[in-house]
Formats: sequence, C-alpha cells, structure tokens
Amino acid sequence: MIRFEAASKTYPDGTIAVDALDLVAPSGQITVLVGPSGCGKTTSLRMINRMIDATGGRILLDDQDIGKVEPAELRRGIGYVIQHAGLFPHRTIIDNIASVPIMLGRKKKQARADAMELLERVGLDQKFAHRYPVQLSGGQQQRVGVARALAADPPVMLMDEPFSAVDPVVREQLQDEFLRLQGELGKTIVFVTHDIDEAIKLGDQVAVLRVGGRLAQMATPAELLSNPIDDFVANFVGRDRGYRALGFEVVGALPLEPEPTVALSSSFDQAARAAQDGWILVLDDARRPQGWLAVDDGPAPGSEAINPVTLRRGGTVADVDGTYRAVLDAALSSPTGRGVVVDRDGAFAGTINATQVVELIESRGVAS
Ligand SMILES: Nc1ncnc2c1ncn2[C@@H]1O[C@H](COP(=O)(O)OP(=O)(O)OP(=O)(O)O)[C@@H](O)[C@H]1O
Repeated sequence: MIRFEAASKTYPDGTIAVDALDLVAPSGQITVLVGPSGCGKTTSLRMINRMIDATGGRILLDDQDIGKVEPAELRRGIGYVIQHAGLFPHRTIIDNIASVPIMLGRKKKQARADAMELLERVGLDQKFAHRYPVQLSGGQQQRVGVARALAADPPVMLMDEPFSAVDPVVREQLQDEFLRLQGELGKTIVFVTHDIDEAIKLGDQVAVLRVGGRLAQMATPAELLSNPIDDFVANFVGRDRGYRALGFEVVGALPLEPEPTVALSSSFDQAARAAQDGWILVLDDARRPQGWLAVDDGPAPGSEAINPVTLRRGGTVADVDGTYRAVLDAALSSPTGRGVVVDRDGAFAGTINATQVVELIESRGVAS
C-alpha cells in the first residue's frame, strides 16, 4: 500500500505542484491520478520512487517512510513506465527487457529467457526480440515498455501516461491487455492520465486532482460518475455521466428474444426465406455472429450464395453477462435495432432491442 500523508512539493522557483496530498493507493489495485494539465500528477507519481523528493509531509510504502529508503533500493521494487516507452534505442528488444534484471545480478541467459516469456505475456510475438525499438510501431514499443517494467517483477508499478502516444484503436487494445495482465499479476499500480475515460476504464479507484496539486475527489469510477463531489469534478468527468455509469452495472438475467439465423454457407434463398423484416443474422460454423444480411442486397454476383461483402458487421455484440451500457450499445448500433447478444463462448444467444434495455434500466433505477 502506498500512503501519501500531507505530501507536498514546492519547486525551487516557488511553484506549488502538490499541496498537502492525502491519498492511499491500496495493494493489488490500480489507482489512477487524473486531472487537468499541470495539476501535479507527474510530480506526485515521481515522488513515490523519489525521482522527485517531497518538500513536505511524507509517503509510506507498506508502512515504511520512503524518505528513509535509498532511492536505488526503493526503485528495485518499483517498475516505471512512461509515454513513448523510453526504450534504449541501441539495444534490441530482448536486451531492453532484460536490462534491469541483469543489472540486479540475474544471469544473462536466464534474464533473456524470462524476457522472451514476458514478450508473449504483453502480447508480442517473439520474432520482435531481436529487433531494435525503431523497428517497432508505437503501440508495440509501449508493450515492450510494460514488459521491461515488469521484468524485475516489482510489486509496485508507476505508469505515466503510458498509452497516450498511440492512436485510439491501439490505445484501447493496450488498455484491454493491461487490464488482463493486471488480472493475472495483481500489482499495486499508480497510473497517471489526463484522460478521464481512460481513468474510468482502468481505475479501481480514481483520484481527481485540481491545479495546485490538491485532491478534489477520490472514488471508484462508478461513484465518480454518479456522485461527483462538486462542479469542478462534475465538469471534469464530463457529459453523458448517466450513460457512462451504465458501463459499471451488469444486467444479470437478460430477457432475450429468439432470432432467425442462417449459416454463412447457406444459399441466399434460404437466408431470404428465413429473414425477419428484411434482415437475417448470419452465423459461422461455431454459431458466432458474422453480421446482418439485408435481403435487398441480393446474392453474391453470379451465384446463389450469400455475399459476405454485403454483411453489415458494424454493430457491437454484447455478452450475456454484459453491462447495461454494452447491451444498450449493441441495440443502438445494430442496423436492425435488434442488439446481438452472445454467450460466453461467443455463440449467438438472442437479441434485445433498445426499448427493452431502457425498460430494464428503469426497473433497476439506474438511470435516475
Ligand atoms: N522542475 C520544475 N520546476 C518548476 N516547476 C515545475 C517543475 N516541474 C513541474 N513544474 C510545475 O509543477 C506543476 C505540476 O506539474 P506536473 O508535471 O506534475 O503536472 P501534470 O499534472 O503531470 O501535468 P501534465 O498533464 O501537463 O503532464 C506545473 O505547474 C508545472 O509547471
């Protein structure tokens, strides 16, 4: 557990970056620091590994005052990931990952073997091992940055905007994999971002800071959305709070409607005969949804078969144990208005429309 006790940082020029911050980052959880530019997020984070020393108050790591621990020793138990990954450009990927363990005395061969495993763990093919950072995309470099920080297996990880330098699609993938990895590893993580959506997605708890390094609110994402403490937090958390809060509540038993379906290998005629309101849901052999077929689009040119090119694949698919938001989104993004729901194996389970989802929400009182 990391505990800030009235921790402050005043820079030599008099700038108060962090002002009497009280905050607890519990073990095994992700605590996100979020707030507008210049509110002291990075300063707070770097005070934990003593890259910046506090000028007031103290910070405890597992009840030990970090001000009394040698910075080098302290950092052995603390991984650090930054924007743009900060990899050594003249070392191969494998050597980048293995560098800290080797520095700490691990045998080179063992450190490299461990690094290979880590590469896979962060979702990278081992073929990247002998490349140099410049030969990787931004997203791949970020994964290496995470692998490197994990290499010495530190109980604590500090992450400073680690995913903000990549495009939104890659960013989402990195976030999802990061959550999966944390599910396996259970590190104590302090994560800095200026992006409230990222904070809400990743944080077990979220600390919203105001400029001047003061804590505005510390809460779970669901609490922050449903009960912002004041106008500053409400404005920072932004619009659509009610809708976004639905992302934290699992529906439970979903009243699904049956829906006619056909296999992708069916003929277009079979599909057209089974269609409902001009649409038919097409499944693969494992009964996974492939997309909606509009009967008006006709068969593949010069053939009797379904034309896979015309399938509408854009709608989101919700899990049977999905959240209200996921299920509502599936309904709203479906070209038929019938949201597609799948079971835990990804096989089609049934459909639900937006009116039905809204009724469920109202009967649960979530939207109030
Ligand atoms: N070395 C320094 N000397 C003087 N002031 C500094 C120094 N480093 C940071 N500051 C100031 O301290 C305040 C907090 O900076 P910090 O980098 O912690 O903010 P941040 O919330 O991480 O910002 P951003 O989201 O823009 O990265 C800012 O006003 C910044 O200008």
